[in-house]
Amino acid sequence: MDSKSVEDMIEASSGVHFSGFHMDALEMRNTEVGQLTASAAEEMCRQPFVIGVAGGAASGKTTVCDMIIQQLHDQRVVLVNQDSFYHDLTEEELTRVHEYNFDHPDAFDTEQLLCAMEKLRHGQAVDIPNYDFKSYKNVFPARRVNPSDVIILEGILIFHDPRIRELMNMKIFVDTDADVRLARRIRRDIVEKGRDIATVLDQYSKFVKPAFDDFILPTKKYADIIIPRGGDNHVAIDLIVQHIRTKLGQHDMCKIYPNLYVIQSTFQIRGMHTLIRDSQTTKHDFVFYADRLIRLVVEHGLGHLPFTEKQVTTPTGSVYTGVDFCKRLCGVSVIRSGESMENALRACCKGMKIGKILIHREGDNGQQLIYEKLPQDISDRHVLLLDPILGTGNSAVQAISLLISKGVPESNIIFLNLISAPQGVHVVCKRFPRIKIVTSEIETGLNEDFRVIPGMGEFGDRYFGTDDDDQPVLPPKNRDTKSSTD
Ligand SMILES: Nc1ncnc2c1ncn2[C@@H]1O[C@H](COP(=O)(O)OP(=O)(O)O)[C@@H](O)[C@H]1O
Ligand SMILES: Nc1ccn([C@@H]2O[C@H](COP(=O)(O)O)[C@@H](O)[C@H]2O)c(=O)n1
Ligand SMILES: [Mg+2]
Repeated sequence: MDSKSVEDMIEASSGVHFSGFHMDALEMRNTEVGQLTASAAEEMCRQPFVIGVAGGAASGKTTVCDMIIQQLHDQRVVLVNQDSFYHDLTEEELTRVHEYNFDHPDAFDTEQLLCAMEKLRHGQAVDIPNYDFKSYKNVFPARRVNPSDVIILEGILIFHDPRIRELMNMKIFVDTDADVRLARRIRRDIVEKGRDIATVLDQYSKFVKPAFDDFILPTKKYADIIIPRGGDNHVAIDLIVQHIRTKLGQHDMCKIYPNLYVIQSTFQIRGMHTLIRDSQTTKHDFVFYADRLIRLVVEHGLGHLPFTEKQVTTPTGSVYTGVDFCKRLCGVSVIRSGESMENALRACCKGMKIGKILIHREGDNGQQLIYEKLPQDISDRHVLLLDPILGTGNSAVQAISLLISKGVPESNIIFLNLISAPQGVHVVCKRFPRIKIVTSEIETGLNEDFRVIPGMGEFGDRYFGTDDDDQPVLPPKNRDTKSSTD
């Protein structure tokens, strides 16, 4: 396997700030083409989105984090405060607490913070210390934090250590004027920490302000986003939340394979998948929901075709500037299950030419091309290759190789399917980096029989009603409620 190209892809993906996906290059190198292990595939999906929020003390970091968490209400989010990792003070330090610099990087146990983050990123729960600002000590019990989709790391010096910065997918700096920060700090330290004004001002001039200038402000350059006015800046917070949602919606596989497109998941799409994957679903419902999903994939695939600008005059006499569809295209279905996708393509593109390929599977790896009927001028066309399931990728490689041997440029091929196993995506994208794959869900992997899991069984048999089993007998309740129009 050409490990360099895979590493390059990983490099490229993390370089554009998606270090949230971090399959070790070594692990990838040891993994032969087509044998991406199920655990590696699962690992990909588990990586959380890590956001760092830095800024001066009392700039509004915690307030901004709370607002982000509130708006991401339907995601699993955890907040980790750098404050929790303050070193306990020794008895000697406690006697001279006013001489202690809580704003210096050395005041924090950064190794412990890194260790907790590593665990969370790898799906393990951690106990985060519970720091008490009054006694200057960790007090029990620690806070149990479970792994989540989003981790927000907040603290004055959270961008100081490069190892912590590297964990972050997004870095935010809350930028609030020094006088506002001081005013808020005075109020907070008196009300919440029970301190007097003289002590607060003394600490500020001795430690807080110099540390801000020497250690915190210099880290502003690492930020991707700088929020002036903190929690008052609703526009910035809305944009950040929107961006996080987009990144969470995007499947991690798309971050390594830029030519893989997974259609945006909605509850409707999840619902259709639930039905067609359910072994108890009747043939009628299977066909109905499979057709709906296929139509969505086909429409998405057509969106990747080139277009030319076109102006038309509307019945009101106004000019509408739009686009003209690409005319030189055709479909090619992989017999037999790919034929289930032909109607959707014909419904979208009037008079569409559709070729066919039959590939016979010999054992688990051997593939033999048995039959082909393709348009004569296929080399001049963009090709929509139709096959509902991408499993090992072996049939897809055969089909794409045939199209290329007929003169179709690799970049003119769009492979449409309903579900893709990571192994198949890896094989196809590695061999044909310029084709596009459009799918509606990425699977967990392949089982020992090279079948896609969780999968949906033999698609062709279920769609064309040629499976051996009789139609399932549904319990009365289901019989009443399950219908193609519900
Ligand atoms: N936009 C704001 N307007 C008024 N008070 C604020 C605002 N943002 C934060 N505060 C108050 O200022 C203090 C510090 O805010 P906080 O979010 O805890 O800052 P940080 O976490 O950066 O120290 C808190 O008492 C908070 O209630
Ligand atoms: N025992 C302590 C520990 C820390 N501080 C101050 O807290 C500030 C950091 O917390 P933010 O919520 O403002 O980020 C920092 O400026 C420390 O000086 C403290 O006063 N006492
Ligand atoms: Mg705070």
